[in-house]
Amino acid sequence: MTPITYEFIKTCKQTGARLGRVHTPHGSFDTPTFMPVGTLATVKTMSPEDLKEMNANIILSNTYHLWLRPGEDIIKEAGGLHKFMNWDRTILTDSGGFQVFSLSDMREIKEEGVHFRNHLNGAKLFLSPEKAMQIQNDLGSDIMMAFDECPPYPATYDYMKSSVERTSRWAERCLEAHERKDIQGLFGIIQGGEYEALRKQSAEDLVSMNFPGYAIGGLSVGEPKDIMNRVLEFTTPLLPSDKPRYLMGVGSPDSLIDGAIRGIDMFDCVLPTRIARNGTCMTSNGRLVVRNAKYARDFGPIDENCDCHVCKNYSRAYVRHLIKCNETFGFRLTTYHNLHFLLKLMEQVRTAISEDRLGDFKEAFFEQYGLNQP
Ligand SMILES: Nc1nc2cc3nc(NCCc4ccc(C(=O)O)cc4)[nH]c3cc2c(=O)[nH]1
Ligand SMILES: [Zn+2]
Repeated sequence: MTPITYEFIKTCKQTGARLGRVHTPHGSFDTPTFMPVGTLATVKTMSPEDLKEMNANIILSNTYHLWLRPGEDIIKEAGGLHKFMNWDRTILTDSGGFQVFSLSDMREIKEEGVHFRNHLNGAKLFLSPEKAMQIQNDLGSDIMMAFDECPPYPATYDYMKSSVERTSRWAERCLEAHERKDIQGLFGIIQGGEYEALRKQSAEDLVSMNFPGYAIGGLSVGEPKDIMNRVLEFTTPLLPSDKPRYLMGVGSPDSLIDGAIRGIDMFDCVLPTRIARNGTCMTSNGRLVVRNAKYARDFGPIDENCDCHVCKNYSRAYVRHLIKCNETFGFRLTTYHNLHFLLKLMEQVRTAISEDRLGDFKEAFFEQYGLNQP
């Protein structure tokens, strides 16, 4: 019995986006959905209570980071990541593939795995499909990601082809090493860059391995938005319609809407939480850099169309003051609002799908957010 099941509900007649529900050992969540990122076993400055209050039902954490600090052995001893961080809803862990390539230098990719340096102290490390699976198994995440290579953008066709073939072999090895198929789901990650033939090859390889869900990797790595959209248009149809589809590393409002329209069910990104910590907020009228001097005497809410407790109880002037003084509470306020904004956006996307009007919603949202229609 697979621990992760996808319940298809309906397709938006206007766009082809789909409404669904994913069932996991730690609860279910409606899709399309956004996953707040909790890299080091915390969504920075948010408590589990904050996350529940804003209706977050799944969060992401990172194999690579938790392996380095505190070590998966300590988390295993604590009873697993859910217990360790007091989060009893769903957890997805990324496999380390991307983190190794984005954080570490001196990496050497071999068939057996990747040799690289610890980005904290320079010590030599080795990560393989088997090691990535052992770490995730010890963390006890509900959804584990296969260990893959996320090639840089741009990459040559030849490089990408050999990378895709190795990532498929690594996916096979992850399945072999998967000890708890009864309680932990494992998603395959489709690579292939901007090349349709390679995305097809990667999808065929991984779909034949019968994973309970699939991620589209290798995107949101600096490619133009139209390339991402094109890759989605020819990749999502290659994936089974009865399993979740997860677009990795995507988190701007426009990309979430455009991804949902192209059949994506799950998204994650550090963007909302990272920009919050440098005083930038997402609002219905576009981005607002609340630390700017022009808000020093602005006693209105961050977003007058937002119903979150931050917008109900605190002013731009107060939030700006806290951010300027580097006060932790300021980062809590901007982070809470940004996550609430994206979770609310996904709720509006789901409602628009159920009412067959996601195209209209996109137009109105882009207009108000200040995104010129492509
Ligand atoms: N295993 C695996 N994981 C991935 C994570 C990713 N994350 C991204 N993009 C994140 C882009 C990103 C990075 C930082 C900020 C910020 O600091 O705001 C925003 C966006 N692309 C990604 C691709 C992969 C992938 O193929 N394989
Ligand atoms: Zn708000």
